[in-house]
Amino acid sequence: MTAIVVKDLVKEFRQYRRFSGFFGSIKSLVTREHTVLRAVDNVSFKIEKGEAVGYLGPNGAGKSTMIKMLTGILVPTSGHVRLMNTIPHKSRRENANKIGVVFGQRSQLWWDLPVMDSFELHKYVYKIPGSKFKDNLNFCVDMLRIADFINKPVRQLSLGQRMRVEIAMALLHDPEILFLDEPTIGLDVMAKDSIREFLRTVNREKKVTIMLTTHDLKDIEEICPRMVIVNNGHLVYDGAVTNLKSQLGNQRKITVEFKSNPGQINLPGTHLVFDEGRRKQFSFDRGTASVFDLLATLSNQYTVEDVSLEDADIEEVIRTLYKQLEDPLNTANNLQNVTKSLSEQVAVR
Ligand SMILES: Nc1ncnc2c1ncn2[C@@H]1O[C@H](COP(=O)(O)OP(=O)(O)OP(=O)(O)O)[C@@H](O)[C@H]1O
Repeated sequence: MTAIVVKDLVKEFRQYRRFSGFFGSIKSLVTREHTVLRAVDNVSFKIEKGEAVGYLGPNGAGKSTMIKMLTGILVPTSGHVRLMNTIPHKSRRENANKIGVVFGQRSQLWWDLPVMDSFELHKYVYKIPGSKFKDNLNFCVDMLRIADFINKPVRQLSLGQRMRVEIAMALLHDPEILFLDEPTIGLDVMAKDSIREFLRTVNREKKVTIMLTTHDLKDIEEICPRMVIVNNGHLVYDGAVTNLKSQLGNQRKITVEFKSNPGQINLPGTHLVFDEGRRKQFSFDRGTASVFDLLATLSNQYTVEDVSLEDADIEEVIRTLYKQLEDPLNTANNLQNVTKSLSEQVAVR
């Protein structure tokens, strides 16, 4: 079943020109000169129920605007958006029952009240039956380990504690889709890990569809097998994280541990990354060398004790993509490549 359908979606904002100085402020009010900015430009995608999708793009690409249209906060300029058969901005109450929303930079909790009071209010507003509320609360309290501070006022919580509580609250009414805008922003490594693990469990066990925006690519790698990438409002990639890695991440690294230090080695088709005597690392291009040939060459001449292979990491791949997107000469080419992959993905679905 399809959870989210977005078709030819457009959101335009009017940006008013502001003149400086006192007379300038008056002129700004009177003339109302404006330009129109397309924050979301003809975007289409579908997300199936139970999927976990990362929505990615450089600053100002239109990610938050998309999430706001999906959650019914903003009305699209044109195009279609449907969430489990409702139109978010037209049926806001019905839509609210189906979705949970977490904004990393904004709290939905009552600042001066104990956390539990915010949860009780949520129960009242969403008319959550007692037994369902209890089950969901117990699940979140156990999995997110929030028991120790559930009776503290929100303002006394650390950022990591608050985020765990925000996520718990978003799930109390059993939403079918969970939207998260930068859920791990500003958190330490341990807090990020526990939130990622929890989201994976919610997606796997409760089959909650997840769509998240993030600048932390580890969030994507650990939670979302699929990513949608936007740039300047346009969709530039929709597909598996692994596909993008194999399209753009051509560089691989091979680390070899020899029985004894073989000295300097000339391995055709590779570059030496580091040389620690017995342990050396080489990088090579998928297209110019094969792992088997490299290993055969090495083991013919030396005694190899251990070998490990690394693909390009996701940070590197996204950096490459963003650089290509910034380059006007490259953009047309790149868009063709990535949208070709998009068409393949759509054809598969
Ligand atoms: N209410 C608004 N009025 C006018 N312009 C807006 C409004 N909201 C967003 N924009 C503009 O729309 C574009 C997309 O903004 P959006 O917040 O969706 O980007 P984003 O991808 O979420 O960025 P970031 O990663 O920096 O959070 C930006 O150029 C922004 O200035």
